[in-house]
Amino acid sequence: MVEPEDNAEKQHNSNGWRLVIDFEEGALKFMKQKYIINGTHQEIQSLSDKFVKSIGKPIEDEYFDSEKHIYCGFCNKYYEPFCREHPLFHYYEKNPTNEESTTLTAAEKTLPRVLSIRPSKLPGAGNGVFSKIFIPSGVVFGPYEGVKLFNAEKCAKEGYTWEVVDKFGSYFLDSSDPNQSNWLRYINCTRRESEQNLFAFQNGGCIYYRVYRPIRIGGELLVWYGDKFGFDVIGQKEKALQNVFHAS
Ligand SMILES: C[S@@+](CC[C@H](N)C(=O)[O-])C[C@H]1O[C@@H](n2cnc3c(N)ncnc32)[C@H](O)[C@@H]1O
Repeated sequence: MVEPEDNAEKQHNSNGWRLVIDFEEGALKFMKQKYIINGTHQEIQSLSDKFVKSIGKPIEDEYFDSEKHIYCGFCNKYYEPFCREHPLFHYYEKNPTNEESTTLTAAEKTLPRVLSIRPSKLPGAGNGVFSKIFIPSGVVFGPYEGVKLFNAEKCAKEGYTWEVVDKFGSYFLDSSDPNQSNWLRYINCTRRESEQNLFAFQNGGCIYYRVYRPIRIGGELLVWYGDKFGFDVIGQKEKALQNVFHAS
């Protein structure tokens, strides 16, 4: 994932690569500065040639390693470290709120300022997370935080736990407690493919959510929890089933 400013050119190169939002496609793109069209593309940051060239090595399915590779749902392929055609940008805010408020949970205090938590439109789903801005595909949120458990039966609440798989086996990240987790715990599950705009993936032992379909202003962020959770989700590819949300 591109980290904010990490790969910026030290010296400004006017012909160099840029990470841009392509508003026609609603997606992030790597683009040479000379092709940027005012009004269609919004520059996010400069990138070095070396960095752009190092992105997007295709990986055969049998060599997939979640420590080093990320699956691209558009190309249906694994890449090291991620797809060059569909780049990823890690969006986070260190301390989005300086609120002293004791009414906010620790998880709520981590919510980026461009998002809000309020009652979901999904029947019976409780709260959900909504966007105050347009978010293009390729933006990555996370990592998901929670209490690390080795026994799934110890998860305090149903539907708040991701299973992380590593070479030693697997463990669970339980975000039932809003004082031991972050804002991602408030994101609800899609019921139909057409509602899904986030896609969960594991990288370097962490769970992230990438924007898979652009999110309009006022849109609810919805992730697919995986078929273990029991929702009727259609159209998912086999490779997406690297992680599953744990139902109990
Ligand atoms: C990770 S939490 C999401 C945040 C939760 N809505 C809240 O207010 O804390 C998962 C829980 O939200 C509810 N939920 C998520 N998606 C749902 C859906 N599509 N329909 C009904 N309930 C849903 C279920 O109770 C589930 O256990």
